[in-house]
Amino acid sequence: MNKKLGFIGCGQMGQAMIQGMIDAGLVEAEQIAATALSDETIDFVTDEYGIQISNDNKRLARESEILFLAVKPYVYQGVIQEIRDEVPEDTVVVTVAAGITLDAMKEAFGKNVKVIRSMPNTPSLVGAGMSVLCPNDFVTKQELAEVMEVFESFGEAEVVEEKLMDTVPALSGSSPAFVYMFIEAMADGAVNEGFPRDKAYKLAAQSVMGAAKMVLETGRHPGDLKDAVCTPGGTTIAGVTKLEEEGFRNAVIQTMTACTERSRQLGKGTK
Ligand SMILES: NC(=O)C1=CN([C@@H]2O[C@H](COP(=O)(O)OP(=O)(O)OC[C@H]3O[C@@H](n4cnc5c(N)ncnc54)[C@H](OP(=O)(O)O)[C@@H]3O)[C@@H](O)[C@H]2O)C=CC1
Ligand SMILES: O=C(O)[C@@H]1CCC=N1
Repeated sequence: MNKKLGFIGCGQMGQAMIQGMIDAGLVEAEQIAATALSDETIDFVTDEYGIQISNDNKRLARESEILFLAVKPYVYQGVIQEIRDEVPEDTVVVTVAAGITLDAMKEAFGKNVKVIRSMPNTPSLVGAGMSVLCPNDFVTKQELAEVMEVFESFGEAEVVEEKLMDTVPALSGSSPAFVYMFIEAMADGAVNEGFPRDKAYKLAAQSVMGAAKMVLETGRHPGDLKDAVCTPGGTTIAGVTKLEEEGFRNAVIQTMTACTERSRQLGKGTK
């Protein structure tokens, strides 16, 4: 990839993507530039990643061929007002934000701009990201393929219709946090039984990773894989019974709904 990539905003998500694409060898650090607000972030990112970083959004917008907006949703309006006259016609703008729609981008820019709405996740930092993209009508196949190449450098990437984008945080953008809670709770339970904490995290995390790989690589139904672990009268079915009693599945389903609804609210500008 020989494009100049720009990140307006370089916090948790921006840094995860940058580290992921540098580690993958997709780009050299010199091809990436970014902006942030604080000197603290600017100094940290300079030392940690060796990319160019400043607080000059206008210049970054002028000089980037693919421009990622990795700021919080409520910062979008202000940033777009600042950069809208600077973005070259053939630059592809990639939103990295829950809720921000393609229509909202058109309205904020006040003109037709090439936009791809994206929702990555922080495991991109270790090359295990899951990103979902949705282009507007002005993005060519070739441009979408180039942006896909960026996201695929640090994990898997899928394209979906925009009506599905508000559910993506629930499934992949936010869900790492839910899985961390699950791992932490498993470890707490094991520590309560006298297990050392560091080993508890390792056993829980490796098992979550292994189970995920089984779903992805065997193609078997998750329920079938679950059944294969349940020895009649054994330990697993005792645990499954307890999870059902405590409403585990329903808690997860309601979580997906709450997360989707929050994405829709963010899209309407609700703080
Ligand atoms: N965190 C996650 O797991 C995921 C986040 N996202 C999306 O990514 C976006 C960013 O989230 P996240 O990285 O977590 O947030 P962070 O707060 O970690 O990062 C936001 C960055 O934006 C910078 N910033 C704020 N205002 C401006 C401005 N006016 N001009 C330039 N830079 C600015 C901040 O600078 P400074 O550091 O100096 O404050 C910071 O570097 C959000 O829209 C979120 O929805 C999507 C998927 C997953
Ligand atoms: O919590 C959020 O709103 C962002 C979007 C997905 C993950 N973090």
